[in-house]
Amino acid sequence: MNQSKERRILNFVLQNAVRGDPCSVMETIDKYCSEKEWAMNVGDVKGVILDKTVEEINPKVALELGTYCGYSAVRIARLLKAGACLLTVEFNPEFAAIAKQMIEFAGVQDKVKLLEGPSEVIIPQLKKKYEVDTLDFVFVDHWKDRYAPDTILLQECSLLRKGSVLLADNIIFPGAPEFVKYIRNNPRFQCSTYPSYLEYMKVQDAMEKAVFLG
Ligand SMILES: O=C(NC/C=C/[C@H]1O[C@@H](Sc2ccncc2)[C@H](O)[C@@H]1O)c1cc([N+](=O)[O-])cc(O)c1O
Ligand SMILES: [Mg+2]
Repeated sequence: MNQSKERRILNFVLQNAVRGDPCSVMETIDKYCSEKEWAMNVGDVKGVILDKTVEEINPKVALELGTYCGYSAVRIARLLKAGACLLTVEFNPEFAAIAKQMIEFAGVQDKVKLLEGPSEVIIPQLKKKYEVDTLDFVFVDHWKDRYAPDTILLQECSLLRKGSVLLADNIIFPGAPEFVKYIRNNPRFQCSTYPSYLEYMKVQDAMEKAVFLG
């Protein structure tokens, strides 16, 4: 049975990146995906917007929806201070297995908890099962039609507090129109848009930052 693209990306990292060096892992994934096979990692261009947002917030508890190969989990976790953690949610077992190895190779496994299952099941479990009080930061990068329902679910589960920050990928391409409509018309969120480019492509994309006002 031939290998998946995601398995090829992981193998390229295991063979070419420096173990325990998150930047080396990110650079190696970006090199592979810009030179060999495109993949839907947030990438090095939008990744800078993600970095700046994480550094500005300095979250103690962060959530990521859509782990994929673990690129953005490594990107976020490398910036977390001692005692801070990232919970990342992935429902595809193959991707979760690959991401787990990617996170461990990068050496950030002590800061990352990979939760396997769909967001609509995991989010309601965060308080009781995963001992979360509220979330300081949420990176939204999973199925685009889940962005809005999961933002509503986060509120219903009282996981957001005044000042919690959501950052959503792919607002332009592939786009998340229901989410954009929901969040920009919602007086409980202060929104700002960060125009950028689709990972590894000369295609316009953008990220949306939404601060929960409580
Ligand atoms: O489709 C995109 N992303 C969907 C991401 C999906 C990821 O999240 C889960 S779904 C899930 C469901 C429920 N709970 C957790 C994870 C999938 O198994 C995958 O790991 C996408 C597409 C493009 N593009 O150019 O086509 C560019 C991007 O940056 C993208 O993020
Ligand atoms: Mg994306």
